[in-house]
Parts: sequence; structure tokens; C-alpha cells
Amino acid sequence: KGTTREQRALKYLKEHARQGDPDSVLETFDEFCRTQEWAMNAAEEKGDILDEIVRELQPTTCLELGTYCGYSAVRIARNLSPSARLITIEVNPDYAAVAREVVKLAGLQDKIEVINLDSADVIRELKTKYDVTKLDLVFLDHWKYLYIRDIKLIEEEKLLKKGSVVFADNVIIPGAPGYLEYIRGSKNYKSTFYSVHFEYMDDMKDGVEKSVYIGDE
Ligand SMILES: Oc1cc(-c2ccc(F)cc2)cc2cccnc12
Ligand SMILES: [Mg+2]
Repeated sequence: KGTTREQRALKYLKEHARQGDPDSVLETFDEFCRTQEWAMNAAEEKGDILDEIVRELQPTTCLELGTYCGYSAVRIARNLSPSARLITIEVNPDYAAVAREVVKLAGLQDKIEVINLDSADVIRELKTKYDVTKLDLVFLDHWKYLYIRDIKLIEEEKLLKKGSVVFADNVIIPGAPGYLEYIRGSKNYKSTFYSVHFEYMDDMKDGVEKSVYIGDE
């Protein structure tokens, strides 16, 4: 075929979504995943919970680990206030390239910064290089064994404050080994589990975990 699934998704979006309209980009991506090819977007029930968190929290500075094609980046950023921004990190260059196009298609390039690097390296430089003081929202959606590595790094960098929300996808499928017991066992978080359907699969269950930081600044 010569093209990747992600490139085919982007082509479909460019042909069917309304330029500058985030809702249209998301609806069109969901349609692509339901009718053409499945893709690992934090969509449907997962996306609804993410929307709820963003609307209630009204975060100023958001960090997403695992951009993939930018679906959840668009989903988050479409609900952000004018001065708020999202930094999203994607280690795979092919995914990052597609994500930048999707963000542009949605007209959200002024709110979303896609960084094609390893998450740990960026987290260590958020304060010095990316002008971040605190993170109001963190969305964990990259490789599952990295959740625990990166949340510990985020704590070490003192990037969370009382009320910051850490939202984790896939805590059931593929599962985030060690992360759940770490975050649920920590006195610094109040965690809630939501049983949800796996993206675009009505007969599969996954889970997401919302953790509110209550620790010291
Ligand atoms: O939401 C996700 C789903 C899957 C996934 C793919 C195929 C399966 F058979 C099962 C699970 C992988 C992810 C990797 C990174 C971020 N999110 C993912
Ligand atoms: Mg996921």
C-alpha cells in the first residue's frame, strides 16, 4: 500500500473534515475509525470523560504524553481558554508528523505544541526550556510501562500543585503495570477509576484513572 494507517487517516480527514473546525475533525476521525480502520484514539466514553475534566478544571497548562495522531490533543485544546496551552509529546516521528497536520487542520496550532522527543527528556526541561511553572492537567496515553517512570519524574520536577489532575488511559487494556498501585497507594493523590469501553469496540472494556494531586506544592 505504501501508506501507513496514520497517513490514510490524515488523507481522510483532509478530504472530509472542515478546515479550522475541531469538532468536525474529531467527528470525522471517529467516522474513519468506525467505518475504515481502527485507531488508538482516546475517543467516545474516554473522550467524554476527558471533555468533562477539561471543562470543569479549566486548565491553563496541559501536558499530554503520547500524541499519536493528535486526536486527544485536539479534543483537549478545543475546550481550552484563549491563553491556555497544551504541550503534547510523541516519540515516534511519523506519528508526530501526522499529528502536526491534524492540529493544523483543526486550526489549533496556536494552542498545541507537538514535541517529537522522548517524554522523560522533555519533562526534565519543562521549567527551563518550555517556560512551564506548574501543570494543571497531565494526560498519560503513551507506552504503559512509562506511566510510572514519567509520573515520578513529574513529581521530582515539582510540576504538580494542589488540584492538578493526572488522567491515565488504558489502565486495563493494555494495562499500566505498576502505575495503578503506585498512584492509588500514594497519599498525594485522590484517584477515581472509570470503567469504559475500549475505543471503537462496543464489546471490549477498558479503564481510565483520574487522579487529583493533593500533595504539598
Ligand atoms: O488506547 C490504546 C490502545 C492500545 C491497544 C492497541 C491494540 C490492542 F489490541 C490493545 C490496545 C495501545 C495504546 C498505546 C498507547 C496509547 N494508547 C493505546
Ligand atoms: Mg490510549
